[in-house]
Amino acid sequence: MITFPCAKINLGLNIVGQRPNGYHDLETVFYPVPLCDALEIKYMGEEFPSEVNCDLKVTGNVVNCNEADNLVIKAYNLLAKDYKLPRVHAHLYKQIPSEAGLGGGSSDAAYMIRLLDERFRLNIGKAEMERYAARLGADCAFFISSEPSFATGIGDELMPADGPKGNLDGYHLAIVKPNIAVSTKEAYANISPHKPEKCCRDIVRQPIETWKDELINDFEEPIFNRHPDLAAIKKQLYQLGAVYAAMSGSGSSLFGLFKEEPCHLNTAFANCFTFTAKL
Ligand SMILES: C[C@@](CO)(OP(=O)(O)O)[C@H](O)COP(=O)(O)OP(=O)(O)OC[C@H]1O[C@@H](n2ccc(N)nc2=O)[C@H](O)[C@@H]1O
Ligand SMILES: Nc1ncnc2c1ncn2[C@@H]1O[C@H](COP(=O)(O)OP(=O)(O)O)[C@@H](O)[C@H]1O
Repeated sequence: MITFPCAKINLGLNIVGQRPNGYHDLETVFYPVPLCDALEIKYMGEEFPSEVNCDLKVTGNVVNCNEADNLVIKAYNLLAKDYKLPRVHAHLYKQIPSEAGLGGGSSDAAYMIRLLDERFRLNIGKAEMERYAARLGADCAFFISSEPSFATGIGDELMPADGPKGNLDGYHLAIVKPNIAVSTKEAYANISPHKPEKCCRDIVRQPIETWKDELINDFEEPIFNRHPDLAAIKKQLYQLGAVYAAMSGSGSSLFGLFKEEPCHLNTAFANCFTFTAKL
């Protein structure tokens, strides 16, 4: 059985507080985008000599961690504590760039939970799957439904975000990921939490033309200061005609929303990964 874990972008991201354990409370609108990995599971025969009950083959982009640390394996092992799961081979075809603020690893984890639930008829239920997912990463729960969501807490408390769906239908999305790595942990360490004047959930209900002046990703300022090339890409997206452009999550990818399909992205952003799709 095969599934296609999607990426996300953040429409606004405000870091509003910090917890005693160091984690941050945030407000953001997660929006699913059609840039996907592929994840397949197959039965592992009884005769197959394996020390583990789930092994993983990764093709496509390189994922910079051991098999045991891959979130696909962690998702299997988490469910295996509570459910009797058959042994499986997993195959991940990686297309979503890593350390991009696109949530690729989190999505793989959540889609593995969904895949195991469906394939082996575990009947876990959406709310419980979201709880399992949140144990693997702060923004994993969103990918259980992958519906536009307003997220609070550490990114794990979700409500449907009605605004952007209608607003963005028919717009063209461009994602640009330069060869710059930003660690999420480090990104959070450079933030002073504060409440925004206006909540991103309300701003995304307004016409998209107003987003440029009002919708903020709090990570941009400190990260742009250290990586001016990222600020330059955002500026270039506006020069190419974006109605709204921003960094996604803790970076390092930038995205633009366009009324018309943007042309010549590969030339404009040579040496970067680029992706376009009509929403
Ligand atoms: C910043 C966001 C915004 O959507 O996305 P990405 O840029 O990673 O895609 C998320 O909050 C990323 O969530 P996620 O990627 O699941 O983070 P985790 O792996 O759980 O945490 C990595 C590290 O980030 C910090 N962290 C994470 C989430 C949070 N609400 N507060 C934090 O302080 C912690 O130091 C943690 O050890
Ligand atoms: N299936 C996976 N895909 C990508 N990264 C993974 C995966 N499993 C574990 N990781 C680890 O998680 C780290 C961050 O995940 P990633 O999805 O790239 O972050 P981001 O949400 O910032 O884009 C990676 O650098 C990698 O070490």
